[in-house]
Amino acid sequence: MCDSLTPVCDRKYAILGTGALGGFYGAKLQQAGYDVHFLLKSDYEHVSKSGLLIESKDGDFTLPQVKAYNDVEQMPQCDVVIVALKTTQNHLLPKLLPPLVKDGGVVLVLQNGLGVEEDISQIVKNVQVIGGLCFLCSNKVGAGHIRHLDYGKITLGEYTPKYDPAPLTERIQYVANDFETAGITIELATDLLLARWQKLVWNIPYNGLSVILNARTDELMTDAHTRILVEQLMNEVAAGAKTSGRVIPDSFIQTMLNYTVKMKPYRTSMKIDYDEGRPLEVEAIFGNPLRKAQAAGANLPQISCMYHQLKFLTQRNGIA
Ligand SMILES: NC(=O)c1ccc[n+]([C@@H]2O[C@H](COP(=O)([O-])OP(=O)(O)OC[C@H]3O[C@@H](n4cnc5c(N)ncnc54)[C@H](OP(=O)(O)O)[C@@H]3O)[C@@H](O)[C@H]2O)c1
Ligand SMILES: CC(C)(CO)[C@@H](O)C(=O)[O-]
Repeated sequence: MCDSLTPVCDRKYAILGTGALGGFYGAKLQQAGYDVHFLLKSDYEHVSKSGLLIESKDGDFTLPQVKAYNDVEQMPQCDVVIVALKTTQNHLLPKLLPPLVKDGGVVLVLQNGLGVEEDISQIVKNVQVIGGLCFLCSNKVGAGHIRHLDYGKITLGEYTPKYDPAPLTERIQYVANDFETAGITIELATDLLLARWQKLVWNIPYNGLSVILNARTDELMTDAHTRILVEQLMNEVAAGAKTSGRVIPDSFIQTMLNYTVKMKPYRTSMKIDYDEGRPLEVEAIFGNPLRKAQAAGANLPQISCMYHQLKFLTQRNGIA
C-alpha cells in the first residue's frame, strides 16, 4: 500500500456502481493518474468500448479507455473500494465486497442516508470503513455519460463501532490526499454520525418534498408554505440527531437554507429516480434515521408522515 504522502501511486481503486457519482469521482481519480477499476451494469458494453465522457462545470473531459467490468470476480483486489450504488442495491454488497477489497484495505461509502457503514462492517472484516458525504449535483445522462452540474466537496469520516467519534488515521489521510490530487475538495470529520445527520438536514426535506409535491428546489424555496415546511423538517432532523447526542445548531439549518436558495434550480436525484420509475432510497434516507430516533424514544411526526407517503407512492408505482 502506498503511503499518505505519495501524490499519485499505484493504489488501486474500485468503483462499485459507475453512475452519476461513482462515474464522476472515479473518472477524476483516473484522470489524476490512479489505477481505477469500474463495475458497471447496463453501460458495461458501451463503456468497455468507448470509455467515459464527463461533462463538468469545471471542464469537460473524456477517458477513451477505462478498466470496465460487469463481474466483480474478474476485478483485481483493490486498496479502496468506493460504494457508489444506490442504497436500494445494497442487498448485493455481501456478494460484491468480499472478493474485491484487499485485506487491510478501505471501503469508502459515498451514499446518502444513515447506517450503511454499520452494515458493511458486518460484511467485511479487517478493513477500515470510511463514510463520505458528497455535496455533489451530478446526473448520468446516457451510457457512460456523466453530467456534473455543481459542487463536488466530500466530507470524510472514519466509521467506528456505534459511530463513536474517531481520531483521523493515516488511512483517511491518504484517501483524502488522493481525492485532493484529483481536484476534489475534502473536509475531514472526526464525528461521522454528526456529518451523516447534517447531510440529512438537506436530503430529508428536499428529496422527500420534491417527490411528494412534484417540485424543484427553487420552487420549494420561493413558496412561503413549502419554505416553512422545509425548515420544520430540518428542525426535526436536528431533533433526531439530538437523540444520538449530536447537536445541529440553528445556524447550520440557516446555512443549508441559504445554500439551497443560491443553488441552480435542481430536480433532486430522488425526484429523477421517481420520474424514471426507479426505486427510491426511502429506507436509507428516511427509514433508518426514523428508526434510530424512535429507538431512543423520539417521535419525528413530520418525517414519519413523509416516510409513509413515500412508501405509499413507491408501492403504488411498483418501485418499492
Ligand atoms: N448524483 C449525485 O449528485 C449524488 C450526490 C450526493 C449523494 N449521492 C448518492 O450517491 C449514491 C449513488 O447515486 P447516483 O446518483 O450515482 O446513482 P446512479 O446514477 O443511479 O448510479 C448508480 C449506478 O450503480 C449501477 N449499478 C446498479 N446495480 C449494479 C450492479 N449490480 N452492478 C454494477 N453496477 C450497478 C447503476 O447501473 P445501471 O444504470 O446500469 O442500473 C448506476 O449506474 C446514492 O446513495 C445517492 O444518494 C448522489
Ligand atoms: C445536497 C446535494 C443536492 C448537493 O450538495 C447533493 O449532495 C444530494 O443530492 O445529496
